[in-house]
Amino acid sequence: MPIGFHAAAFGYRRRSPVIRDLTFAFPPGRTVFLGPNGAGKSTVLSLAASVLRPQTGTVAYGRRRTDRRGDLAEYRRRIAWLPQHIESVPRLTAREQVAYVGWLKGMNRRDAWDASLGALERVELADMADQKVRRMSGGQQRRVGVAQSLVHQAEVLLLDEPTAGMDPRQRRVFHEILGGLDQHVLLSTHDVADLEDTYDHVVVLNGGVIRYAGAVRDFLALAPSGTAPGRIAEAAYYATVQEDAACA
Ligand SMILES: Nc1ncnc2c1ncn2[C@@H]1O[C@H](COP(=O)(O)OP(=O)(O)OP(=O)(O)O)[C@@H](O)[C@H]1O
Repeated sequence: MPIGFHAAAFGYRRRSPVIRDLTFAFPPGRTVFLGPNGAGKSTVLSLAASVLRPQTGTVAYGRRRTDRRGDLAEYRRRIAWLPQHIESVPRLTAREQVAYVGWLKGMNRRDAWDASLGALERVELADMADQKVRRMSGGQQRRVGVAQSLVHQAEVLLLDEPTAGMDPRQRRVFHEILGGLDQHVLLSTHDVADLEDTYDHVVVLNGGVIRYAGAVRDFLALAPSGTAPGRIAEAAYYATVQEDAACA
């Protein structure tokens, strides 16, 4: 990528920081971001998206820092962000909402409008382009969110649980989209199936601290020997998280 955190600290409330002193460069390529509920994944992704600013320390993409006002527009043009909870703009159709995000990210209106249909086609929602987002199901809204993150050709995609609520077919479509992307991707999920086919790197966060960062193959090797083939990723994940429990 890399989006780099340097000595970054952030908490929603004083005296309860979510991250305390995070120095870490997310790797280039496709990275899956794992960790238990409340680990701080969404917070870290929001900081990386510049939606939140660190209270101390910095978050940067190349030379551009989220704490410098002059850098923000360019930073945001290069980075796409799918939050965990999508805000639908009242009364907008799927196509209007996707085009609106393209425009917010610096595209001209015509290009954003043209690109919006292609982005909706990729998530198999072209036939619902004229429907109001508010009236769509949770999984359909999630797919509109994925289309929003694809519309403006960002260099980095930050995706917070993009497949939550998607049915199995749409999860497969999403994984095909992911496989065809040439952008850097940082994606949080609780779904550890197909890690080897989909991602280059694994990062595990717990208690606001990076507990593991490495190649998918090295991560999977953390599973105890004798683990059933279908449970290797899960066992590797527990190995990283249980070490935390042992250290606590
Ligand atoms: N808006 C908020 N106001 C106050 N505290 C918050 C807020 N959002 C998150 N937190 C707290 O920050 C901590 C980290 O939450 P975060 O959502 O980043 O975790 P997560 O790893 O993304 O969890 P999950 O897997 O459940 O989505 C949790 O203790 C949570 O309660």
